[in-house]
Amino acid sequence: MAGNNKTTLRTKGNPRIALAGNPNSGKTTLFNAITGAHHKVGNYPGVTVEKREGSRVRGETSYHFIDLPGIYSLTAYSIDEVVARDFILDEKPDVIVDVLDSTNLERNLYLCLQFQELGIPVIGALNISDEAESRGIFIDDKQLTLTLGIPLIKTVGPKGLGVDELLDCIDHAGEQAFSGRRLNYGDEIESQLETIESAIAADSAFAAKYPVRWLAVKLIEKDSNAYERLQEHPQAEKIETLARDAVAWIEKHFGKDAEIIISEQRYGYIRGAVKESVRIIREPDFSVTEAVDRFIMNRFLSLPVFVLVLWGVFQLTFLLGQYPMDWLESFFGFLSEAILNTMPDTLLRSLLVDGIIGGVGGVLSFVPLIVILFFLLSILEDVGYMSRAAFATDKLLHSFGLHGQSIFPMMLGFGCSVPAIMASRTLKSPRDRIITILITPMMSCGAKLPVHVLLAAAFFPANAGTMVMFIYAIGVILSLCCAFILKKTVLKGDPTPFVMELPPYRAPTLRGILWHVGEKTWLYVKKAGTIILASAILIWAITSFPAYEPPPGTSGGEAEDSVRNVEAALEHSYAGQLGKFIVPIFRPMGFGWKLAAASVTGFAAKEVIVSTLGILYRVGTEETEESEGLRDAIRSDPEMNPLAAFVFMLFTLIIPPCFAALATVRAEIGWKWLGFELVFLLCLGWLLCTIVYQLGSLAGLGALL
Ligand SMILES: Nc1nc2c(ncn2[C@@H]2O[C@H](COP(=O)(O)OP(=O)(O)OP(=O)(O)O)[C@@H](O)[C@H]2O)c(=O)[nH]1
Ligand SMILES: [Mg+2]
Repeated sequence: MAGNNKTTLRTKGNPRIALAGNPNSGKTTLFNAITGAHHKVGNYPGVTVEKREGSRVRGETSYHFIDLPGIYSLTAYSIDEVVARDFILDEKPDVIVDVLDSTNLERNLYLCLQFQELGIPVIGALNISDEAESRGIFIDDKQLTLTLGIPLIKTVGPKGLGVDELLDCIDHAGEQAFSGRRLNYGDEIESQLETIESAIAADSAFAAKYPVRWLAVKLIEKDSNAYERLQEHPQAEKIETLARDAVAWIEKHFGKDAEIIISEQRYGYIRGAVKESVRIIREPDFSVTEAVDRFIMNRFLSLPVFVLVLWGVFQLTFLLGQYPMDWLESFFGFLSEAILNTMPDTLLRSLLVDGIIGGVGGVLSFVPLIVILFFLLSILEDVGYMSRAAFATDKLLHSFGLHGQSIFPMMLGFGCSVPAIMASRTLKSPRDRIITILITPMMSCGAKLPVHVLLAAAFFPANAGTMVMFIYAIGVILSLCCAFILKKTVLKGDPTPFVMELPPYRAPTLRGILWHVGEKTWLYVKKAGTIILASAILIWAITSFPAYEPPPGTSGGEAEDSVRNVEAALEHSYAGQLGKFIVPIFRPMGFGWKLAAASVTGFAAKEVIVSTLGILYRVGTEETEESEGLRDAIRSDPEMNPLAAFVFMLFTLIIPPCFAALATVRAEIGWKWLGFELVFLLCLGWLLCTIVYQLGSLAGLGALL
């Protein structure tokens, strides 16, 4: 057992240290401070949903740290909790650093007691100690160390305070005796535990694999996973009978559920320990969190406030993004013109201007918008608004058969579907989780935003912002309706109850936000320089070949002839032929062949839609009016009208997300659901868009809008 091992970790090579603890206690912040990583931190429970690894070298020791998702107990319900529990049980780290939220010590120590039953050295990091102190909570760490029998270090994650002491402590973790310091559940329960423990310990191979004490307690707690693990024991049946008899005896004796008795014993012990070592020097005079929550968490106001917050985020994105976006557009316009004026009319010039600048430049112009959107969404996450949003929308989501927690993936979906889909791991019911994953792509992501902005600006210049917001709102309403339908048909079941803590409001850490936004922007730019560049070149090539010979007498230089020739050349090209081949499927939605082609190329990544439109509408513009904007070019397409533009935005919103998001859907819920999602979204997109276009045309909206 670890307690008998007197070698220090420094001599043991590369120790593996798990950072575990309650959700939102600051594990990732501490992990980042120790290892220099920049993983996502947020002020709500469930930010980390998979384990992350990193290392720190000090002297000759390389410390291998593992940041785990937050858990309240070693009995796991949701997938992120299972990840944390399984890592601790199956991979057996050398040390567990239990990251404790000092402002919530009683609840956090509940898990700590369970860690102590594992026979692995435990160190407590009294994190968020700054906030505790400013709230007048003083923790006597020396006294608490004596009571709990584990070393405790005060830390402040964002400032990296206490990290060195923590590493020193890890060095000496192997020197302590742990077997004796465990909670005594009282004579009656202990005698039952003893019988079970000795029966489990009879098989030494099994006992080496699973901590005997922990398993015995979990069997009394009726943890189904513990019973599953017990099946590996050669005497599983006998021990299971022993455990069930013990549970029956305890429940009869105490007149309560065995799990409740165990948790009461733990809390009783914790209360005693906290009473001895925590002093609340003064009540805080004024709590910002309470004052703000009294207003925005008001029963009547919370939902309108939520809508207002989201509306504010998008309005601010457009308002602030407009200027730099225009500058970038002008810059690319200038660049095209410079090339047109200096280079001879060759294929290379066409590739540069029409293919690369028209395709990639169009996508890059939207970078400011993406930066601002991610920045604002990150602030909401960091300030602590996400949990409030979950409360505000809980009732509404419930009426659509969704779980209150589904709001996290949905809101993250406004940024990028990939992390949003992963975030649904925190949902406990598999059904709720599958539904949430299936509807998340309908939340319009950052990559779809450029498409909406482009078309809204081209066809609804007076109300572009409102139009984009309208599309976002349709995404939300559609996803709720789809959740409702799924819940009533393929995924029947009642929503599980919703319990969540509200973290205090915290000032966002600018460094963290900038890093996160910088990373997302870099990914966007990188995508523009790789996938989008490659597809732009490909699309340019299929729009430029085979070469087109204008009929004699029409190449005299007349502007009208020239436009006609360019159009004819496009239609003659492979892209044109392909577009015309597939256009019958898209016609009912009001799309011409160019929109049809852009919809298809958008399958890989939504940004490609903008670059395809950029190429299809820019090809040859140098021969007509000088550097006509893409917006104007689309608007002057005789096949386009405002209704078709609106339907195209709707179609982009609904059709399956990019390959990366689809791969995440597959990884999370498998091929079957991926297939379902693809068919579902394609059929829904086509049907709905056809209905809207046909009805809109009947009502004469095409011309009116
Ligand atoms: N004041 C203060 N805030 C902290 C401290 N450590 C973390 N935080 C904040 O607490 C919040 C949660 O931090 P995370 O590191 O994401 O917490 P986590 O334990 O990894 O959370 P999950 O991954 O959701 O389980 C963030 O807003 C952090 O900025 C601390 O020592 N002091
Ligand atoms: Mg985390």
